[in-house]
Amino acid sequence: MATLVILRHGESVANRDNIFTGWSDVPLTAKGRQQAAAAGQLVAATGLQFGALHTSMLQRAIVTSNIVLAAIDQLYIPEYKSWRLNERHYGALRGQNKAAVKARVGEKQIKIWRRSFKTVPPLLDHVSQDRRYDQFGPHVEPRGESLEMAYHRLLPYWNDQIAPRLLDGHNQLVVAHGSTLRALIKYLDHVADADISQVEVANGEPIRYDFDDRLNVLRKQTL
Ligand SMILES: O=C(O)[C@H](O)COP(=O)(O)O
Repeated sequence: MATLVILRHGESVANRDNIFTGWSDVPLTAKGRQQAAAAGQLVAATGLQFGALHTSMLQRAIVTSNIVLAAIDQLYIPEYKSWRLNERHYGALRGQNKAAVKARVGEKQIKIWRRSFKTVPPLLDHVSQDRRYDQFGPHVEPRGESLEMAYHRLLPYWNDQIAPRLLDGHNQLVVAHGSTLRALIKYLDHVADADISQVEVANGEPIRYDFDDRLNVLRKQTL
């Protein structure tokens, strides 16, 4: 039996300013750092010892994870960063103000772009060619993703890097993003495609999953 704790990063400057973010690499606000520290205290109170930390290649998640590891006095554990844990890529919506887009396209359309499983947002004309992804080959950076596409690029990471460690009995900590964690919750909780639009993950709110030795969920709890 092992435990997984998942955590969305603290408030970013884009969250504060209501901007579509996705793979844009934006920093935490002061409030976001406080949320990360508070989340760290909640995780510390569990007394859990983690075998590894998994996070994305985006600073809002990386910095949150550093703050949490310091709070739980486990800065020494292995830390893995993967583009597969990056936020869902918001395509051509990224950088745009959500309220302004809503005023332009209407509430129904923006809800579909933000919360449906299968709808792909308007795509970028070209990939950004961010050099941090060069080492993984040319097809890693998308021009935009549906939640379904993010789900399918996340799952290999779960299967190869997280699930085996849990099956070996080692607790795992995942610090990632709203939509990649919604995708993981969809997988773990068997949420139907149509129902995933109801699932929200708040900044800095740790969620704990306890598993049996075959990785069935025994208990889920928001800390
Ligand atoms: O990428 C973003 O803009 C946020 O991290 C998540 O935004 P959403 O709640 O609009 O999907």
